[in-house]
Amino acid sequence: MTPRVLSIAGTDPTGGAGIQADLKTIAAFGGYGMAVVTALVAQNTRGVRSVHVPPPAFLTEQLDAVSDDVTIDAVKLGMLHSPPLIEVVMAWLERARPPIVVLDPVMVATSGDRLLDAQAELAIRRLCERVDLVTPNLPELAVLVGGPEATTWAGAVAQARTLATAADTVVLLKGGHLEGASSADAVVTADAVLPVEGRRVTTTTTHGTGCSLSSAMATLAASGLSWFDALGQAKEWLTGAIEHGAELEVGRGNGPIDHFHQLRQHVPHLRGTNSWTARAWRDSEPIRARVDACEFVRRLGDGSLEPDRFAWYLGQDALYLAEYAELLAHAGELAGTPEERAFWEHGSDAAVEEARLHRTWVTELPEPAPATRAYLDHLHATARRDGHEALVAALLPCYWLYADLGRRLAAQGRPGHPFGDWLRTYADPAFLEAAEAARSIVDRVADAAPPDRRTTMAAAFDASMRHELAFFEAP
Ligand SMILES: Nc1ncnc2c1ncn2[C@@H]1O[C@H](COP(=O)(O)OP(=O)(O)O)[C@@H](O)[C@H]1O
Ligand SMILES: Cc1ncc(COP(=O)(O)OP(=O)(O)O)c(N)n1
Repeated sequence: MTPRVLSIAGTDPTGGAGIQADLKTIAAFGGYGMAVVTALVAQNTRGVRSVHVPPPAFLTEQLDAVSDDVTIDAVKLGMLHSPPLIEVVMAWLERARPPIVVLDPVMVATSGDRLLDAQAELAIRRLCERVDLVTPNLPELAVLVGGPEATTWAGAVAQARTLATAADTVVLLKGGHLEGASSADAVVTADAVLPVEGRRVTTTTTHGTGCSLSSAMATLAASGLSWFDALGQAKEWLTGAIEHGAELEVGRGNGPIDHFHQLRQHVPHLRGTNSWTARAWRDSEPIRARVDACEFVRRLGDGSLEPDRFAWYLGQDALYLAEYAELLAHAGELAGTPEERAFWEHGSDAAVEEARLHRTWVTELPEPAPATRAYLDHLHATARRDGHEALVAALLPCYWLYADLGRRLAAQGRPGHPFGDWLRTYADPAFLEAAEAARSIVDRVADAAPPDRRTTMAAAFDASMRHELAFFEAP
């Protein structure tokens, strides 16, 4: 069943926090999102400008309009602004009795702007007693237990236990405001603490993390998960969403997270625009410009290249492809899935065949030129030293650069072009498809890799690009 989840919260017209973030999160977890607006907030990634609060009676009307018609599987409460609105929500909870209620006791935005009247804090404490899960950040937790803001994990856990006991509820303790390499959270009850580890991302795109986490918890709980299992899933997703936030390029302050970072890879017209490989490709632009400009490539394209230079190149390429095929087979051995293994194995067979064809065009195989040897040594060293992720990143430029060049140079392939056959091989739809599939694999590998591994992948990709350039400059 699709969980029907209602967010009762304020707005963020830039889409990063509040109701907009809640609806995106609910959708990202496969739920059906609904929204009742408590307050209209003129805010952006830099801060809050003003707040407009419709009359409490209108909040009642919105709430009843939903519950009179729709079965609600879970409710997430966000910005409730002031005592009159909190009273309306409490009365409605009594009437509608939704099975799961998660309260994000929103008080102050990251920008420092107040989103809750100071006199509403008592009402929020009372509300904590009526909900199934409370998700305060550390400043909010301190207000709820009437203590100083915790600066250590142990201090935060103690406060979360105090709140869980006093309100007889479950507390999701969020460690985002602590310092250190990890950003752990925990499910805390009066007598248990269940931590969930998470790595801290160095970024400023954290706007709306609290809103999103609480909506994810509501949706996952409505799907039947325990609080602990829900937190494990929500945190993994949230960390990825934080990591991909900067790619959205939204706003000049604390930008939003990317709620749909997992989905984006499957949207055909968007596929890859924000992916790891797309960034690596963009970063390699200066090298690719030099490949395009190099004499060998230009004259290969316009057909004016001397035949003996082309033959020399083919001989080197035959040497390269023979060992490249071995490295593709090795990537197959390291592959994480049967599909990936099959892809690299097929690529290896194709490279063996390509090397054989090249050899038929040259009278005898030459010694490897320094550029050929250096490129192959780099690939072997990457395989030996840096493992699967870096190896597939290092293997990708050969696919991608040739597909790109083949497609563009083949456009110049008039009838009788002396290198027309060669150009058409790399513009062949099957080769372009293989290059696209290699990209998708590398993106999947990069998405699953921790940040330090991705850095190693980027270095491996960049080095291969430079070796490709040297290879084209050698003849
Ligand atoms: N830089 C970060 N890297 C990874 N996770 C983070 C980071 N900042 C916050 N989080 C996570 O985002 C969620 C919200 O955390 P927090 O910042 O404490 O709350 P709020 O957004 O309500 O102020 C928590 O799961 C926290 O661990
Ligand atoms: C309307 C609205 N609700 C809540 C917040 C605070 O969101 P949060 O997830 O805590 O993220 P930050 O804004 O603190 O980064 C908000 N800004 N607006």
